[in-house]
Amino acid sequence: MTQASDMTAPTVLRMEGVSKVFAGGVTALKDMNLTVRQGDFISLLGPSGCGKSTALRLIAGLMHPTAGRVQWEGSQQAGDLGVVFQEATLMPWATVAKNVWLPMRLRGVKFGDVEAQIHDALKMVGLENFANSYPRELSGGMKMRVSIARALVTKPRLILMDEPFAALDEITRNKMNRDLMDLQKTLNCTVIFVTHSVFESVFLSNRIVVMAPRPGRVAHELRVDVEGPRDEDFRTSAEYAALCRAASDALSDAMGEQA
Ligand SMILES: Nc1ncnc2c1ncn2[C@@H]1O[C@H](COP(=O)(O)OP(=O)(O)OP(=O)(O)O)[C@@H](O)[C@H]1O
Repeated sequence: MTQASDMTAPTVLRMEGVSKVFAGGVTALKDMNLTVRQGDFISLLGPSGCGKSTALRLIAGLMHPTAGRVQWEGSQQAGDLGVVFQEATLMPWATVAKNVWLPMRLRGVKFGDVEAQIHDALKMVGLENFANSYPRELSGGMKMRVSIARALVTKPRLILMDEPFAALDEITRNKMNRDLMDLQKTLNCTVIFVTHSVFESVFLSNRIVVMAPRPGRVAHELRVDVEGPRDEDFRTSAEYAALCRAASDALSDAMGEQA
């Protein structure tokens, strides 16, 4: 099985000359261009303050660009976008299944009408037996799985993930990385993933967009075209080490560009 960039895949969205200047004059993002294709797993990699979260919020439509535009291919439907944040942000008073229902509930869909869909989403993240549990009964990794199920339940065209595994211990994080990789391959979904971690970005992505701060901007883009499965053997391979080195060099270069 390969995980390579497919330049012929249909476009999901384009960022064209997107800039964001906040009141007070901070240029959080300057002239970002990005074409996102079906099946891409794109990591936005960069130091604190380089505009990664701003780029995600602009793509999510949670704020508007000061210049440029974010253009979806085809008309955008409700449920086209799934978002996973660093915190699982679950409702403590609701069961796992009711938490996963949230994006549909907000659109007025009844629980009983989508119970099977909710069960499928929970199955995808390995939590089908926890539908009636409450968040307090779950580990940090399981809470994050619920958050991922909630993002997947509408079968979105694009999933945005903002450092979803940053708060997890390393073993859980590695397991979540492997499971996310498998899920992404199975569903052929499109993901934009914010991370500070070179290792995580190389393990997961077919494209790494390296960003630089002040002003936030794209400094480099690396392709990670890997033949063979991304498993623990890949994580300990010379190929992985070389790719991490290349991403690390690109990151150092981007940070050096601040001066
Ligand atoms: N609402 C806001 N008002 C003013 N400035 C902001 C606002 N949001 C972000 N910024 C500034 O814009 C810049 C980019 O912020 P952003 O959160 O996008 O960076 P980031 O790369 O996601 O950082 P981190 O990795 O720490 O989350 C920073 O200098 C930040 O202080």
